[in-house]
Amino acid sequence: MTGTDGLVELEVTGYANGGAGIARSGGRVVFVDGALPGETVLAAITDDKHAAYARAYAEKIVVASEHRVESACPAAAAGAGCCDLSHVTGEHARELGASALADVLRRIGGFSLDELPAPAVEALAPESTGWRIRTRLAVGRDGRAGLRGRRSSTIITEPCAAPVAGLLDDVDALGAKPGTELVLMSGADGDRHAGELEVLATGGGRSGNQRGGRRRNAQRSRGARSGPRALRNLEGDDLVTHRVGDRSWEVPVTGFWQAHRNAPKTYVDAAVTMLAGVGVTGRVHAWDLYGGAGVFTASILDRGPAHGFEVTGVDLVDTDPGALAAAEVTLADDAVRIHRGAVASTLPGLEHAQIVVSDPPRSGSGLAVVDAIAAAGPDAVVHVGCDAASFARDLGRFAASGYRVRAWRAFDAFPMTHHIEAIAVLTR
Ligand SMILES: C[S@@+](CC[C@H](N)C(=O)[O-])C[C@H]1O[C@@H](n2cnc3c(N)ncnc32)[C@H](O)[C@@H]1O
Repeated sequence: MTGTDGLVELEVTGYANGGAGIARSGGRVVFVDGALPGETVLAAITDDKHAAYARAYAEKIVVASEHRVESACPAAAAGAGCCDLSHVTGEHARELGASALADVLRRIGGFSLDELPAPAVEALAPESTGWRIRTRLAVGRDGRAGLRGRRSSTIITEPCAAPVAGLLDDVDALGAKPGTELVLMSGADGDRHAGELEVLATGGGRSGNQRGGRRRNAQRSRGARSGPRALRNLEGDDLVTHRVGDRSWEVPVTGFWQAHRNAPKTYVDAAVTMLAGVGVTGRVHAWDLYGGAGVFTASILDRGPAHGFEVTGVDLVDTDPGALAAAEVTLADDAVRIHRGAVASTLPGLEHAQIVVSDPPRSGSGLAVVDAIAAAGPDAVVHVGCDAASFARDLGRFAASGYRVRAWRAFDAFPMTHHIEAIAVLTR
């Protein structure tokens, strides 16, 4: 479907969850990365293998959207895979996010948005840059650290505009060895902590056909990145102090903590207020599933009474040893049982809960876990999602199991990207 010089002219008429513009060509839908609704672009086709759709990248903008701006992120402008909406005003990026969320809630979740309108996407800070408190950079053969390219493994050394001030200052002087990963985290006081993570050998053997071999290597590589790896401290401490309200946590530089500096407080405020708003009262037991270091746990314990409910105990479940070690210290004097393990296998043994907070990673809880939560019959569920499609799928499953969405909010928690965070409170 390519025209002269390998590019095809496309009129972009819509926006898809995932950040691409939607165009049509030769009877197929084309998802065009880097293009906005209302634009005409010259695009390079990047994936032409499917009967129903193709993927493309906007190489030249012929007619620009009124919402297009100069990219605010030097790394993204140079081809890094970080800020895929850095060329859009913050306000319009939030409008696009809200439209994508409404679309998947209707299409995947099966919600009638006439009855319950999808939420507008709220900003977490006035500006779209300088929000990210943690990042990981690849270190090239020349010892320079940077983000990976959008469509290649090239290391882009131009700075990303998302990290908080100072996080990326003079990173090459930290001395991370070539071929490692540089892990950076900023603490509550704005201090920087840095470590070098070894990259495990992934084995390059090719077995079977080349395609299968490549897939297996990618899997090994993913497994190696997620497995335990040696960390060498380069600056600051191994443990980073984070604060929410009156509590503080000491989280390892590789442990889970929300990426946006304003996210933890905003999310827990939203959750506690919405729980009170749906009439949760009295003494209740809670589960904090995918609870990380226990930010939701602390908040509902500390702030429930001011909102008319008292949490008498919490079962906190997560798989991240670093975040859980922080939880053990911060919540040592509270009625909290900490479970290190997968939610799916841990959930059947937990004490009955009236409130369940569920804040899974991007892939969502999945249907089996949603079914297990619903079968346990809590009075209220706070379900959190950082991927609109899996959030909509999980929410639809809760609805099919007899839970009704009573309130929901959405946040621009990853500014300059297509990702949004959504929080819903459901009751039976
Ligand atoms: C989006 S984070 C939320 C963490 C926490 N609620 C917070 O706000 O800081 C998702 C968490 O799920 C954990 N996780 C991922 N898969 C899991 C699983 N199958 N079972 C339990 N926890 C899991 C991760 O370690 C991570 O801490």
